[in-house]
Amino acid sequence: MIEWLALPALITGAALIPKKKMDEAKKIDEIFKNRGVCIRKGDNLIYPKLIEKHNNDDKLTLIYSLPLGIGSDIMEKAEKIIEDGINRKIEWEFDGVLKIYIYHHNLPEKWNYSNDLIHKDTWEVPIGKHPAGTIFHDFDKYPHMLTGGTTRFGKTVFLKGMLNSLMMNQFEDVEFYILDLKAGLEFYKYKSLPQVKEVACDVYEAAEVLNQIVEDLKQREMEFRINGYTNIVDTNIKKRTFVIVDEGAELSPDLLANKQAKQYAHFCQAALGEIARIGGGLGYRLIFATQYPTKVAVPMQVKMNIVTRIAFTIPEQLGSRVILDEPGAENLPALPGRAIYKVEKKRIVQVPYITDKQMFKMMEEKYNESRTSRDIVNDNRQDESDNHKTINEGP
Ligand SMILES: Nc1ncnc2c1ncn2[C@@H]1O[C@H](COP(=O)(O)OP(=O)(O)OP(=O)(O)O)[C@@H](O)[C@H]1O
Repeated sequence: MIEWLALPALITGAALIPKKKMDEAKKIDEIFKNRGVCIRKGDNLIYPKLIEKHNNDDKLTLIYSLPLGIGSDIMEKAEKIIEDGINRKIEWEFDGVLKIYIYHHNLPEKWNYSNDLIHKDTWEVPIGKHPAGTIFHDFDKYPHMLTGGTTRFGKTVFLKGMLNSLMMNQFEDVEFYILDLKAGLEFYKYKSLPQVKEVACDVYEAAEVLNQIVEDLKQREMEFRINGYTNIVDTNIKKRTFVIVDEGAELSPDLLANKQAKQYAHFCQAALGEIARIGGGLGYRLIFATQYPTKVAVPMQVKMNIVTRIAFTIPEQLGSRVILDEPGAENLPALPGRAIYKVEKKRIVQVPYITDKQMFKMMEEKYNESRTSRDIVNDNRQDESDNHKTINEGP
C-alpha cells in the first residue's frame, strides 16, 4: 500500500520542483536557432557562438563570434525579438565580435534635473541616465549634435536642459543663436539673456541670423589662419557659439509652399551646412533638432558633419535611419525623455526633466552670484585705479 502510494507522491513532488529558469544566454541561443540566424556549411548549420560571458553589478555581457557571412546587420532584425524573448532592453555593438549587454537595472521613467549635473568650466552637458551611470556629452570633443523624434517625446525639454547646463557651466563664455521655428513659442522667452544673441522665429529671420553667423565665421576663419590656429580647443579662446535649430524641417525648401520662403530656406540650409562643415574647429556648435526625421528635413551637409546623434521615439524605422543611420528608435518605449544617444556606440538613456520655471530660478541665482563676484572684482579695480590715481597725481 505504501509502495503504491509512493509513486504518485513522487510524481506530484517532481511537479512541485520549480523548473530551472532558462538563463539569458540560453534564450538567445534558442532565439538564434528558432529564427534561423545561421549559415549553412554542407549539412551543418553554423550559429553565432557564445565565446565569453561576464557578469558584474551593472550588466551581463555576452560575447559571440559570428560565422563568416553573418554581420552586425542580423542584430538590426534580431534586437527586438531578443528583447521580447528575454523581456529586457538590450544594447549591442559589433567590433569583430558581437557584444550583447543586458543591464540588471531598469531606467527610471522620469528623473529631475539638479545642480549636481553642472560641470562648471567644462563643455559637458548631461544627456541622460544610463544603467551604468549618467552620460555627459562634451561639446569640445564632438562639436555638433543632430536630434530627432516624434512630437511630444521630449526634444524641446532636452534642448532646454542643454541650454541650461551650458549657461551654468560657462556663464561668461557661452553665447547662443536660437532658430525657434515653432514661432518662437519655446525659446523667445530667453531672448533677454545676455548670452542669447538672437532668437529667430521664422525662415526669414533665420536667414538674417544665419547670414550674420556665416559672416562672423568667415572673419573667425581669417583670424585663425593669420594666427596659425587649427582648432579652437588648442587655443586660449574661451568663447563658444551655439546655434540651436528647433524644428529644422521648417527650413526645408521641399516642405515649404511659398516661393520666396523656399529661396530663404535654400540659403538657410546651405548656411547650416557651412556651420556644420567648418564651424566646429572655429568654436561654433550646431544643434539641429527635428520632429520630421526625413531626408528632406535634415540637409545632407548637416548630417554628414554631425557625429553625435540623439533619437527620441520615432514610429518608423526609416526615421531612425535618418537620425542614427540605423534602426532602433522605433523600438523605444513610448516614454517622454527616453532616447538613444549615439556617439562611438549606441546607449539608451532617460533624459533629465527640467521646466522653464526651474531654469529661470537657476539662471536668476547664477546672475546674482556672478553680479556679486563682479562687484568684488570691481571693488578691487577701484582700489587699483585709486592707486593708479595716487601715482599719477603724485608730486
Ligand atoms: N525628460 C523627460 N522626462 C519626463 N517627461 C518629459 C521629459 N521630456 C518631456 N517630458 C514630457 O513630455 C512633454 C513633451 O515634451 P517636449 O515639449 O519636450 O516634446 P517635443 O518632442 O519637443 O514636442 P513638440 O515637438 O510638440 O514641441 C513635456 O511637457 C513633459 O510633460
